[in-house]
Amino acid sequence: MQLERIRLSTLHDKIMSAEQAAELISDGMTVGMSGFTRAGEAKAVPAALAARALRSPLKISLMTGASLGNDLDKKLTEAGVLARRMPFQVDNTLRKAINNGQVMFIDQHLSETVEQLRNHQLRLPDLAVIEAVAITEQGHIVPTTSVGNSASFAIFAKQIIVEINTSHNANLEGLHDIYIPSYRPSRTPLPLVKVNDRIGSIAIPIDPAKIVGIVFTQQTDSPSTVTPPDAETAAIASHLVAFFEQEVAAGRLAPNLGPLQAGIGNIANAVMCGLLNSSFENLQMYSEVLQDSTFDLLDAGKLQFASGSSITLSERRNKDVFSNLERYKDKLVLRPQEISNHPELVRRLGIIAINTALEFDIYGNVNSTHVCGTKMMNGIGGSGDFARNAHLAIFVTKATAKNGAISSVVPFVSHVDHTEHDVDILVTEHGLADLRGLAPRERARVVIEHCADPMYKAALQDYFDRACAKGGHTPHLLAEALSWHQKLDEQGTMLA
Ligand SMILES: CC(=O)SCCNC(=O)CCNC(=O)[C@H](O)C(C)(C)COP(=O)(O)OP(=O)(O)OC[C@H]1O[C@@H](n2cnc3c(N)ncnc32)[C@H](O)[C@@H]1OP(=O)(O)O
Repeated sequence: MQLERIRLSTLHDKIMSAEQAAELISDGMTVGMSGFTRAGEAKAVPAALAARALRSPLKISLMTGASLGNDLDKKLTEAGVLARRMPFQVDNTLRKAINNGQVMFIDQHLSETVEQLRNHQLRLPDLAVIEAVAITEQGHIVPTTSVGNSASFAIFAKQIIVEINTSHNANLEGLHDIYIPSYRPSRTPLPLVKVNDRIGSIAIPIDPAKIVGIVFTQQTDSPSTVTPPDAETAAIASHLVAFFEQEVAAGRLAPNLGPLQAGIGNIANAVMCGLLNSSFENLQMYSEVLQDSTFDLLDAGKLQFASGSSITLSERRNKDVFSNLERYKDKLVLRPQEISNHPELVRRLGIIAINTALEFDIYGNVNSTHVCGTKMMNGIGGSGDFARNAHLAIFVTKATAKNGAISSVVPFVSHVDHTEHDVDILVTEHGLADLRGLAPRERARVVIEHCADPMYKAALQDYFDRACAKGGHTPHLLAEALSWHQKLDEQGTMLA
């Protein structure tokens, strides 16, 4: 059964234990591993590497697609393995190590990592560890529940360890579409014009001589942690659905809206769930993470097709989707993240990008990453790849956090991930601010009126009025602009 998954028989003698494979990783290496939003990460080898480092310390630079599941970032951090980490993470232990300066974290647009590798702006991986469902007759690697950066890591690395995960059904083969852009200066346009176009191969084309180890595992992906919509996230969804209805009525959006991208987390998932009860039909997704809501929409017949780079599901949905994959397979494709997030394609397809902000300011700048401007939460992920190039760049958030102690609408964001120039629509449970075509002073009025929480509205209005009295195209009181964050930092609340 195991050998059937390695269809190039000359590779059979490369089978080894995870512990033996982990010995192939040396101190100081740059390692590229599979894994995107807790889906499709190599599992046994990084766990064995962490165990080995506890006995005999070593440090590596680790690149992945995005976040890892199975507490691997936690284990690797606790074992002191991570010198550098990029481009995204969601782990609490790693987050602390990043914020106290132990791990150097490079928070990067997810489409850019392999482009920088391709152009030698980053050090190429010495070794790639890639989870696979099978190795083909040509020795090519068939990924599992994510593609992420796996294809380019495997192509650029000198050596490859393949982790074949037999918990995944072999029928995952055929789900992926691996396309690698050509080199500059003779790069050609990406030949994708429709969400469901297939432009590449179903496996990662590599020279099988680079495979130095094959490990078998049966460990499953970690279930996603998204919670069902609550009253606030449902309200955010209903404001967006009403806005889409108006845009369709005005002829600015097609009746099926156009391709949708939705970010990670509870709020973005709830927004997609909101489309379930809407009147829209024949929806399409061109996104990076496909969450539970994607499959709810497919089941309801609302969604025609979903393109992503990973499938990250709750425990309930995981079993149901992967044991009935044939039901979904002609409506799904998983691509490398540089293709799922490619600026050229986001602009060409006219994507509606819906991502979650930590906070935004009265003029429309968005902070997705840094609490109080200093502490890393997760990373920018793909939100910037999509927002800057989208047909509509939408950011959603609850109007307050931590039981009202934090206002998500502030005078000035404490860190800028998405500038006012990139942001079209802001939504909280209180309402939606349409910033298109508005000057900064006009924007501030609609943001305060529609999005701010009643607890903070008067204080925001007061700040804005006093700033306007002082003047400026984008009025600010510089000594006060970050005073809300300073108060939060010192007193644990922004409330007066
Ligand atoms: C892999 C990918 O790229 S996916 C595509 C897009 N990627 C991104 O947008 C990356 C950046 N975004 C993110 O990391 C997330 O969407 C977040 C953190 C902004 C929001 O996450 P969600 O799960 O949707 O929202 P939620 O309201 O549960 O907030 C998460 C946490 O942030 C806290 N939080 C929210 N707003 C603030 C704020 N202004 N200040 C401090 N903390 C805040 C919440 O209290 C919560 O904390 P808890 O986990 O201790 O309860």
